[in-house]
Amino acid sequence: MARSLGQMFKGFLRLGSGLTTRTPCPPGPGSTHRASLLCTTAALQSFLFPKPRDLSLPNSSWGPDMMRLYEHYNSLCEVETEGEKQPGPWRRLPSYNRILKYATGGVYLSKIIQSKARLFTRNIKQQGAAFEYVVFVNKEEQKCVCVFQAGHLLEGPPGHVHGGAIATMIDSVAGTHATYLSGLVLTANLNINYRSPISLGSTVVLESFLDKKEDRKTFISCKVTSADGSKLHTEATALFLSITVSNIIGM
Ligand SMILES: CCCCCCCC(=O)SCCNC(=O)CCNC(=O)[C@H](O)C(C)(C)COP(=O)(O)OP(=O)(O)OC[C@H]1O[C@@H](n2cnc3c(N)ncnc32)[C@H](O)[C@@H]1OP(=O)(O)O
Repeated sequence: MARSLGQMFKGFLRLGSGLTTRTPCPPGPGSTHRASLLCTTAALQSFLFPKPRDLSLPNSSWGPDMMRLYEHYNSLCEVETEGEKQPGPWRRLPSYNRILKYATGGVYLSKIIQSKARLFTRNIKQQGAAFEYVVFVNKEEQKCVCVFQAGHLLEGPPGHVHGGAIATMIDSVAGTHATYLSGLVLTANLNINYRSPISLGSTVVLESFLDKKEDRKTFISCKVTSADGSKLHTEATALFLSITVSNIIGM
């Protein structure tokens, strides 16, 4: 690991020297050597660590149900009291196509683990083709809500969403919820009852509830309903076990 870190550091220096000569940095009036050095460093940083795209924000593929529900929960993330904006009961969780890459200090760790690794639910670039979703969490109610629009690449039975894709979303939402409540966890058990099929292209709502916590165990239940809440599509229960970082790296 130390050797790989050393190699990465050398690569970083090589890239840095290349950028110093190539990055345009307009010298303003009274610019100093220090200012231009700062400018180069900033350019270098944004080149090496580009701002990740938050994939939980709306894009042009989102349909009216997806937008309506997003706007509803998003409006509950901030409340106005006496003319001042305060955090509301809900919080939107940003989402990226890699977990470790954007975690603080996780850049090197992620490269060491696997540079080509991408989060399963976020690895199809074409907007609207697969998993379009946003997760909100309510700390007080210990509840999570996910608004999910299922794209055409998730087909199982003709015109309907694949059961594995539904399971993926349940595992992701319940897993995100368990992580939010208990830190690093792995799914130990997931039980799913499929009650009614989900049409491809439709928007559904996943609600995740904390059932109980016992030592390392976090028990979550989850249901999937239609956008207006009138139809139950899927129900699930899950057990997550708390683990340590070494559990993952030593896997
Ligand atoms: C943003 C993205 C979020 C994504 C979330 C997605 C989450 C995932 O998909 S994780 C990937 C799928 N899961 C896995 O690969 C996990 C594979 N399994 C494992 O690594 C291990 O079995 C693991 C870590 C779950 C448990 O192992 P370990 O830490 O040794 O626990 P172990 O000692 O066997 O059991 C601890 C307790 O849990 C119970 N337990 C363990 N597994 C189960 C199970 N499947 N069902 C019921 N109880 C269980 C045991 O009975 C024991 O109970 P008690 O303490 O009362 O005796």
